[in-house]
Amino acid sequence: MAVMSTDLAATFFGSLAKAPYVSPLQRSASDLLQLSRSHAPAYRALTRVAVPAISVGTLKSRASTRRFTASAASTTQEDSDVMTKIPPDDRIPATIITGFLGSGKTTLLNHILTADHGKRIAVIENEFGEIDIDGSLVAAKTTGAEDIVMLNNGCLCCTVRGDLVRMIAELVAKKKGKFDHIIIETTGLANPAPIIQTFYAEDNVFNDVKLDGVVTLVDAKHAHRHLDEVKPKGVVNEAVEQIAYADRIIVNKTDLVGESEISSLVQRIKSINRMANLKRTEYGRVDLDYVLGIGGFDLERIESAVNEEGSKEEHSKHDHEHNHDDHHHDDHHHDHHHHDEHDHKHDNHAHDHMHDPGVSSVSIVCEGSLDLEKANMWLGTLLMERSDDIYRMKGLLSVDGMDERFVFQGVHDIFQGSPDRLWGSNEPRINKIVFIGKNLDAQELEKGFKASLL
Ligand SMILES: Nc1nc2c(ncn2[C@@H]2O[C@H](COP(=O)(O)OP(=O)(O)OP(=O)(O)O)[C@@H](O)[C@H]2O)c(=O)[nH]1
Repeated sequence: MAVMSTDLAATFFGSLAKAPYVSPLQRSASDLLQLSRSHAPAYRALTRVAVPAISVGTLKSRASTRRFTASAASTTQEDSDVMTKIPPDDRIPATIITGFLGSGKTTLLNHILTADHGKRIAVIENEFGEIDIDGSLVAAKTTGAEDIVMLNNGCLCCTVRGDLVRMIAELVAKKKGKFDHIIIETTGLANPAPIIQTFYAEDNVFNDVKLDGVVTLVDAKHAHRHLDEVKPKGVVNEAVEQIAYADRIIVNKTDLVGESEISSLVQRIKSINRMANLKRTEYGRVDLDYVLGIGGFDLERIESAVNEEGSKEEHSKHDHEHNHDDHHHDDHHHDHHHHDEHDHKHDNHAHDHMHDPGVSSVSIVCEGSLDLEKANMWLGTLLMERSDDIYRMKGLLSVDGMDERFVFQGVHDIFQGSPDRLWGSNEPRINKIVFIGKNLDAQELEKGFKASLL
């Protein structure tokens, strides 16, 4: 059993020397890693992110890497004991708050900081081209228990990633034990990906802090306009990206628009990201447990995200009528894929398959067991060829010969996988995968998956 799971993880990671079987995929994956090393720094993240996952021996003693030991363990008895449980993670959780300009990020932050939750929160603020305005706003409303750290030298997503790393490292070094949670408020123009990657790529951060989740604010009044904005080829639309990476979406400022406008926006958001939970708010007023303690990157919480219900909107205010078509009521026990199409239909490809050039979600739900080698090949190749386009993915797999479910999550080329609990004796072995990304071809993904089934 352990060998199976090791193989599955190892192949994805490419270069795990201890893997008992080297598939062509492994060779090509390690080639890629070597290639990337010689092309530093542009591809540095690729090699760096692989490190925690595969450094079984060297990093073992450090608490924060134990979970990764589980995911890529060697075949020794000692490690295989660890394999079936994902050990507790006592690193400090960090939440990223993102959202377009003026969507209500600071308002939400104030709500969090002034709420009665007993948590001590350190805040890292990043305002592009502004001096401390948000910082003083926040500071004025806090009870004094929190740390406010400002990061004003530019855009968090690109120029000051190093500063973010230093800042987190400093916070941890100086104040460890004095706070329970870190919140990072990004600028309205930030692409969350590099910020997310920071948590995996930088040992200074990774060892002490774990990413808890990405919360994205969406301005109910202006979001359509931002989402519609056509960018030059190759340039990302930040509003779309921010939604795509989210674990929690807050459609804010609902007091400013009517129900039908909100409903169509919600549909549009779900078509981009069907993994995130969604809530409508005024002035960012949400329950704190909706935004803190999310576990959006935790392997043990994969199930709720990949279940069809994962994208369910939480109706806190009222049970408004559902006039939108909810595709997610398909019978789960039948094979199907689901492609949430972005509502613009400028499909350049004339053929009939569902190929969305924008950012969308594709889910595969399919009963059966995967052939390990074929599954490795399929997912490994997909990651190598398409990791730029695959923003996030989560999955729960049934692998032939493995008594445990195999759970995984990924952000571009970061991949974490681990066996989790045993399949129940009468439990149907249903595979569930959700991809969020650009240019996803639902039929092709499903075809690749199905070809890996026994
Ligand atoms: N009507 C209404 N106004 C809101 C709501 N939430 C926030 N606002 C107001 O919208 C404005 C922008 O809110 P902020 O919280 O500063 O938004 P932000 O995302 O931090 O803005 P940037 O830092 O510029 O990106 C403020 O004047 C808020 O008081 C809401 O639900 N309804």
